[in-house]
Amino acid sequence: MSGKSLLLKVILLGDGGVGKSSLMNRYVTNKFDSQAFHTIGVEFLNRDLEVDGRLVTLQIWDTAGQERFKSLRTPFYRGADCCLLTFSMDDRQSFHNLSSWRKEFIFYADVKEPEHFPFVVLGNKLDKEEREVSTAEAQGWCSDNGGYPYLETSAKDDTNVTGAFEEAVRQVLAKEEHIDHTVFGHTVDLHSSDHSRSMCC
Ligand SMILES: Nc1nc2c(ncn2[C@@H]2O[C@H](COP(=O)(O)OP(=O)(O)OP(=O)(O)O)[C@@H](O)[C@H]2O)c(=O)[nH]1
Ligand SMILES: [Mg+2]
Repeated sequence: MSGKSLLLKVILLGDGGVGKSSLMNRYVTNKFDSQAFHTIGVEFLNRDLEVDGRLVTLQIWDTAGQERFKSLRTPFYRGADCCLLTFSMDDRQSFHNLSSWRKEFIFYADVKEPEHFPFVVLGNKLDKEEREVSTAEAQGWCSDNGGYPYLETSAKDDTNVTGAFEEAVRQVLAKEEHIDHTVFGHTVDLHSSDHSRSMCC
């Protein structure tokens, strides 16, 4: 295992209520809140992990999906290494809106080569009985739009949550050179007592 830690920024996008904050909180704090409040602006949490022998510090940016918060979230898209496009399986509209989220990200992050940018698609709330989007349909959208990996998750049951964030890291490692992101040793303190930040313009 390399002693150098790679700092990667991943961003969660998707309609309000699909479970972006719940996925981040499940992954970083292993907690789930069935009465979660809508996010206002953006928040981020860090977690260290090891993927294929590489030590990575994942900086997860969670955004507010509601339309009225668009101007608060878009300034934080720049510099993202991976974008997790999230929908909820019990909400067909949130699946249809994936194209708009992708477009919004590409525009505000100023992605130069969208066809090479690592997107990962997450269908969340796998635990729910009622389902409005089939696996085949979601996989079809992913292959038609750039061959994105697709994972079905449940923040509630902790299904595939770790796998989703690890897949994001794998996509970045596969597609990019990382020299600029390398943090030597542990001189940058990403683990201060309050390792989360909330931001709002
Ligand atoms: N059953 C179930 N409920 C979930 C799951 N993930 C999130 N929820 C619930 O769905 C609601 C919305 O979750 P959030 O994580 O706040 O959604 P969000 O995408 O962050 O929403 P915004 O902050 O408004 O963009 C909350 O009541 C969560 O408890 C899941 O995997 N299964
Ligand atoms: Mg939220």
